[in-house]
Amino acid sequence: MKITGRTKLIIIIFVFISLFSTVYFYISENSKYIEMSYKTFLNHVEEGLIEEIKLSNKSKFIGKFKNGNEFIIDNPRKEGFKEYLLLHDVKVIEEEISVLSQGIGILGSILGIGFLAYVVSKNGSKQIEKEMAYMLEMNTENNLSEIVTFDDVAGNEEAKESLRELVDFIKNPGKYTKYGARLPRGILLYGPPGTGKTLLAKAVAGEAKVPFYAVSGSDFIQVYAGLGASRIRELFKKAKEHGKSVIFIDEIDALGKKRKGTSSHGGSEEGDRTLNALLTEMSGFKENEGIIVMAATNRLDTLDEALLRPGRFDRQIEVGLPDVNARFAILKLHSRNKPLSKDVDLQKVALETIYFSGAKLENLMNESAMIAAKRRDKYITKEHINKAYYNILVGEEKKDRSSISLADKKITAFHEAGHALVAKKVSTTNRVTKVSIIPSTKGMGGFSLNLPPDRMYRTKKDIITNIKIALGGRAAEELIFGKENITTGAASDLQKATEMTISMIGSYGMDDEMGLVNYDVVLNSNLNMDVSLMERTKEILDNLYEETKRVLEENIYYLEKIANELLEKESLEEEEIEKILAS
Ligand SMILES: Nc1ncnc2c1ncn2[C@@H]1O[C@H](COP(=O)(O)OP(=O)(O)OP(=O)(O)O)[C@@H](O)[C@H]1O
Ligand SMILES: [Zn+2]
Repeated sequence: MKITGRTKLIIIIFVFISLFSTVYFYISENSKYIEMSYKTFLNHVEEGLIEEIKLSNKSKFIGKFKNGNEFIIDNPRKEGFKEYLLLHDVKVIEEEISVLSQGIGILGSILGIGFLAYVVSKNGSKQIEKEMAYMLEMNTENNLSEIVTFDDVAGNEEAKESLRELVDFIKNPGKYTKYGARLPRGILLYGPPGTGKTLLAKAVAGEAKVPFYAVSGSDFIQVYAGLGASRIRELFKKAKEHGKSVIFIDEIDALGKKRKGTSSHGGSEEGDRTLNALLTEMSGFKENEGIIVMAATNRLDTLDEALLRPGRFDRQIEVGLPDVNARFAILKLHSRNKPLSKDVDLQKVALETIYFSGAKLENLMNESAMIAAKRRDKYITKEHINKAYYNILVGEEKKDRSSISLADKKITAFHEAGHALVAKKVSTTNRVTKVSIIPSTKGMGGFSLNLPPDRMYRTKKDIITNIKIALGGRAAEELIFGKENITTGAASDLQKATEMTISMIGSYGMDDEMGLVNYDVVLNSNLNMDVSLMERTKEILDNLYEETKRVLEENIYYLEKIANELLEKESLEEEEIEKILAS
């Protein structure tokens, strides 16, 4: 149970009051009396010194000497005690007041605790009420006045394309179910922060003209036990009552962290419970209901696999950082309502904002507007934008990639151009669908996407081709910048190349020298392993690296052309690459 600061204070006060009342009555009763042992008391009774006794059922009771002094003794709780006193001429008063005074202490405690319980429960239900109210509020995001459409999202063309299909699913589920097509249930958007994932989800709802219900995974971490799960159920209930809708769960990684080892580790228990409720609800609605669950995360790799299984978030869409064209589009979009001076060249701003996310570009334009407003200038000028740009970069940690140096950019461009060119030159069936120097979410640096032809078996030649493609990045670096200036950027390429080489000769029996021996078996059977596998791997890799370098040398014109165009445009599509190669 969550206890607020105010409640804590009230608890302390009441514990104090009830303790105090008990202690007070105890002390005030006892301090003014003469303490006396029972035996002495009996002597005094025999001697006729005692005037009266106030009998009670307390552990101690009090009496009065004939001289007026009062005393206190232990209650012997003996049958016939009263008669004994009466026989010795002692006045006996059955004390009601004493019971009462003792009772007050207890009563105080009871009242205190009772009141306290009341306050806590009242407060608790207030908290629950608040959270329930929050849940209801989620609807209000679906305000008609702020309907988002795909026009409000610039760039992200691939993501928008696959989401357009989804909009059609929501609008006409019948069209698809008629053919027995299964509607997607969960769509996961992943990518760096601020790239427009939330915006895209809202746009899906806006385009399909259905309500948008949004929650964030992090909201569920600190709630009353069980409330997270009931909130999820409530959310789905509401969506179902409405019919078609988009449910959006931001930061889903907060709920569905990969569990390490046993199930109780990793992620909170409450997170687990909430996640289970979510999965249950997701499998609970019918496919043609037109309810789509969308979720977003910055970290696909930390997600619990249970979330990615078929029937759950089985559609994953990458939402990456914008390239220069997308940045230009985003900048244009966010200066729609702003008075820009004629000296502002947004194309140039786009060129200078490599590694900026959409949110950061929006921030840049907003900051520029603020500066202009503060100075009461008529227009937002180049100078304002420069100042804002500087403010944003300074306000960020140095490691942020937006301040990456031109030298790094150049290295990345040649490295990626190397991969792409080798892919195209060593095999005619390879396609390179995209090269980019914008980091993908999966790795640092840029990336080069090559599609090997789809076949069930891989030949030795295929494997050698892939090894050469992997080595192409490092080979280009060496060729252009010299042996001394090769970088750490090739680490994962080398890992891949080594793995492929070892399996080629050690598992697939594709090397004459190593023969058909499977070295996994040799390793497992404790036979003495010689170093020949290692030596042969090195020999093959070295040879393939030399061959790769030769390919690049022969095509250095294209290497430079691709790299330079990458530096300018940051990413190249398949047609653009083909065009360069045809020149
Ligand atoms: N592609 C884009 N086009 C236009 N505006 C964008 C784009 N990407 C981001 N923005 C701007 O950045 C803001 C924040 O984007 P959004 O919240 O959708 O990012 P996100 O990917 O969900 O981020 P996070 O991972 O931090 O939740 C948007 O409201 C919008 O103003
Ligand atoms: Zn590489």
